[in-house]
Amino acid sequence: MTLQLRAQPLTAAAFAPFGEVIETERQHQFYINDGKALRYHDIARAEALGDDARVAISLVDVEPYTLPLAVTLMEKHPRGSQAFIPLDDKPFLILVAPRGPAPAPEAIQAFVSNGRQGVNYHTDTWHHPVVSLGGRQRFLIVDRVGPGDNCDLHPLPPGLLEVVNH
Ligand SMILES: NC(=O)N[C@@H](O)C(=O)O
Ligand code: NI
Repeated sequence: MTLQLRAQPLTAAAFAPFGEVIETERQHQFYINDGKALRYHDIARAEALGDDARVAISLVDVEPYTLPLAVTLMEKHPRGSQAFIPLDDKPFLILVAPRGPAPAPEAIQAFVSNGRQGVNYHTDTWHHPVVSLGGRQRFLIVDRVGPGDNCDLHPLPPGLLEVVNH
């Protein structure tokens, strides 16, 4: 029997246990550059743990996924945070579970970004690899680079869990 997961709209409050939502709503904002620009300040915290680690900015070009999405892998980064910011205004799916031991399927929560919201996963938060919906999409990534393994994988058997809507 496959457990079916329905994605909920991404909100800062619901996502708070897992990280920050990168969006313009409800932020500390102020004008800069003689009033020509509005800065949404200090929205999320990037973390890079360990000697010789640093925060890096990357891009990724993601092929579209279709629903239902069979969930066969969750991962986490014990040495740093990881942010995905969509660049092509398309929705994307976010699956997360709390820090700690490998998540039970029931502990996994699904959210969908409206395409103008990014996410910053806190260090060591379980998540699914980035899933673009509604077409191929580029994302800005802000995460840790440095020595040591920074990706713990947790495979799930096929047929256990799927996301059915967004
Ligand atoms: N490794 C990488 O760049 N991406 C994954 O960690 C992911 O969360 O998609
Ligand atoms: Ni990741």
